[in-house]
Amino acid sequence: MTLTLNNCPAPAKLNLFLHVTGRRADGYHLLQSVFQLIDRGDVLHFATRDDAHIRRSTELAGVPEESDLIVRAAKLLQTAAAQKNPNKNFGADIAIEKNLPMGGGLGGGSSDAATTLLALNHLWQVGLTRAELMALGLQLGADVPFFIFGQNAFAEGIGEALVAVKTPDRWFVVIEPGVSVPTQKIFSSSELTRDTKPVKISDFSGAQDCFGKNDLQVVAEKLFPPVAEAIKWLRQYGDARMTGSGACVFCPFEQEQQADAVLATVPTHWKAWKAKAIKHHPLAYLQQS
Ligand SMILES: C[C@@](CO)(OP(=O)(O)O)[C@H](O)COP(=O)(O)OP(=O)(O)OC[C@H]1O[C@@H](n2ccc(N)nc2=O)[C@H](O)[C@@H]1O
Ligand SMILES: Nc1ncnc2c1ncn2[C@@H]1O[C@H](COP(=O)(O)OP(=O)(O)O)[C@@H](O)[C@H]1O
Repeated sequence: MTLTLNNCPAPAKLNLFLHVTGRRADGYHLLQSVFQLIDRGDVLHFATRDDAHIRRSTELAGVPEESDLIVRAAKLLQTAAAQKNPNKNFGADIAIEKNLPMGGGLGGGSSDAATTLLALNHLWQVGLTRAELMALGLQLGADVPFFIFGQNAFAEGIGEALVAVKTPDRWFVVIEPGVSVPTQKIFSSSELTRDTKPVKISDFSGAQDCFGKNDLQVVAEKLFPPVAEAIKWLRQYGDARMTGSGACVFCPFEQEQQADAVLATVPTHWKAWKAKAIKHHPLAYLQQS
């Protein structure tokens, strides 16, 4: 019997600040960041199959099926499901409406992977706990556990050590500068500073501005001039900065009307939109523990 779960949101994140505090022996960087969920993202549709095939039913330009994080997430969970229940075939057809830019620092691919793990854990009745899904997600990328965690979070480690944090209700204007930034290119730069002094979560709590800075921004601005241009333009209106490793830049506003007013003046060569801060992942209800 085919079971379906349609219109599953994969929300984007903004890194309100992102400090690089060190580097691990394996080359991965130690970070401190606050991850903020927003009400804009991709949308995924799932239908189970009983022949053990995982199929992507929509194309994703430039991303072959075998490297698509959605397909990779489904296959990872399929292995775990088969170990728990060897007599059953776990398959799925997955379609995506891609709204988030790739290489945008909005965590689109990671959020797609997290939504896939949450939805298929439910549809296939695998019964993995939230912690188990987060551990699987970490195999796909440092950002994936956050989206499974399901709440805004202060992140440490390589981004996987998470503590829930309260963030203000507000609106963001986000500009897509029209370039795709490969995360690895920013982290491997010799110009990246890796020694920002660690902060405590209590330093952030209650801060109305975005707090701190994004250490990856200096490098991205040098390598990708459109990122610098977008930040310079948006800074006229507030504490604008880059999210993640870029390319997108954002500025917070207390009122929706303020965001609308700024949006109306964004130069037409950039794609720009507004988004609202949300407190929980929209699929958090699927995961009890
Ligand atoms: C920078 C951040 C901030 O949220 O987001 P994005 O800009 O990608 O959205 C994340 O740390 C990115 O997470 P994610 O995109 O999942 O990264 P991964 O696939 O695990 O790693 C991509 C590459 O980035 C580098 N990397 C990533 C995370 C980290 N803490 N240290 C690193 O050095 C590694 O070189 C790795 O090869
Ligand atoms: N489902 C997916 N959606 C987006 N990107 C994907 C996906 N699967 C694999 N990728 C690869 O991951 C890279 C990073 O994508 P994305 O997560 O959107 O950006 P960022 O890490 O900057 O937030 C893309 O450039 C693409 O090559």
